[in-house]
Amino acid sequence: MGYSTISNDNDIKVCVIMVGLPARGKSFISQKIIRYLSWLSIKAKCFNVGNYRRDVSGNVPMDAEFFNFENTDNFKLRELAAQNAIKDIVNFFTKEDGSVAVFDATNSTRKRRKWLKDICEKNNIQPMFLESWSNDHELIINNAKDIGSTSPDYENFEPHVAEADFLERIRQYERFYEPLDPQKDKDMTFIKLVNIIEEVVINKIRTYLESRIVFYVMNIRPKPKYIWLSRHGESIYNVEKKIGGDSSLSERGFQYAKKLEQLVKESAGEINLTVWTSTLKRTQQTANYLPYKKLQWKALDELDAGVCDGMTYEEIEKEYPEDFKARDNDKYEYRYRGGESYRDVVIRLEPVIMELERQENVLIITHQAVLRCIYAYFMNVPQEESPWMSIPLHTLIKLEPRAYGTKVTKIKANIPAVSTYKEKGTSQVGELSQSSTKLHQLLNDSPLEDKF
Ligand SMILES: O=P(O)(O)OC[C@H]1O[C@@](CO)(OP(=O)(O)O)[C@@H](O)[C@@H]1O
Repeated sequence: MGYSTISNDNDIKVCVIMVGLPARGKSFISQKIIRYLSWLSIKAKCFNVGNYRRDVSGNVPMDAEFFNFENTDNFKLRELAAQNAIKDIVNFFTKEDGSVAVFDATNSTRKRRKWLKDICEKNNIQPMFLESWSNDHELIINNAKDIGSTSPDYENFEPHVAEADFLERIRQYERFYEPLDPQKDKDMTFIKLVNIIEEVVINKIRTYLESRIVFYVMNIRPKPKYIWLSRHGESIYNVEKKIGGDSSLSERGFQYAKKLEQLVKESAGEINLTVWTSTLKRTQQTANYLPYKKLQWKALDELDAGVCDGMTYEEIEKEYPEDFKARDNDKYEYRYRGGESYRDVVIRLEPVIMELERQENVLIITHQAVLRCIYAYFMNVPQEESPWMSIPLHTLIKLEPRAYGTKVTKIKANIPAVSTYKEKGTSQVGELSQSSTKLHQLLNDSPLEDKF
């Protein structure tokens, strides 16, 4: 059985059923919910009915006429796609022990929603409707442009033809669309977002899991933004191969701190950003020369190594051989005696992530383990891999969260620093061996540009 960090009730199964006209950001919200829950160890999966529709429709063209509700043949194909998706969702809950599924489709009529609600309830799944309602013309046009140029429906279309056809598709849906209505749908569990943040209507949210999803969704901001991540400059403990502690920067660490403003400006230009640090000396010293507003978070402090704090990995292997092995075997779950595990760090980082979702343009200066956890959230890195990622010192990482993934750019300061990376099965810190996974190498050596 999987651990659950946000709900003690492992039997609760929630199907989030998206509602909304095309180009209202439903897939964006769906993907984010899945990424967030997976990061918190909740087994969650998105079922996009568009993919099922393309599967069942063979060679039928996916132009706006396909979405004409009065074209009965095509309507039947669309119904079949929805049936296949909900079948897979039921299997996900009954056979794969899933906890949250997202049914990503327009689900634009009351009849369709009632049909889905009945199937869910028959299978002991809680249906929770999530409507993204918008009349923000600019946002809709931008989304339509994006979909016109990226959707498999428009593979062989000129972008402007695709965009025009997609706008016509929206019109087809508008003719029959029935928004969620607090009166007419008063028996349904739902959350309705009006222009994402302008107004939120919540109805009959009952369980803890549902309320966490609601809370998360309410913090999503659709505006484009950047997040910069950096470890602190090289510390005296890093040079001495000691973990934890609260040591100062080394001389090279201070050089990095002094160069950081230039690196940030090269990457960000003259924008106004906020710097978040931990409460430990090495991150404060790294932020010291930056001309931005600064904020300290206790939650950004390094993973607490408990009784091993201040020791080298070699000393830990000698003094606590069983613990050393246990950590190598399951680095995510292993909790240092009197200290923390990676899982513990993820839990304490949740408010940081929530605030990051709300903010624009933040630079976070923190520690190796904490940075791995934050990076894993944005890049959807699985738990088995995230504690083993190599995040080198003296490197600024720029994240650009986008609709379907996060773009990463790595900016090296070209100031030498020790490697603090310890590979599985050894107590040495240093360079990565050939046997390291692709992911470690990706983060250590290759440019991170354009990794989605
Ligand atoms: O989980 P592992 O790989 O041990 O990495 C975490 C360690 O990284 C270190 C460096 O070895 O971070 P930091 O440089 O921020 O001090 C240790 O303090 C910390 O215990």
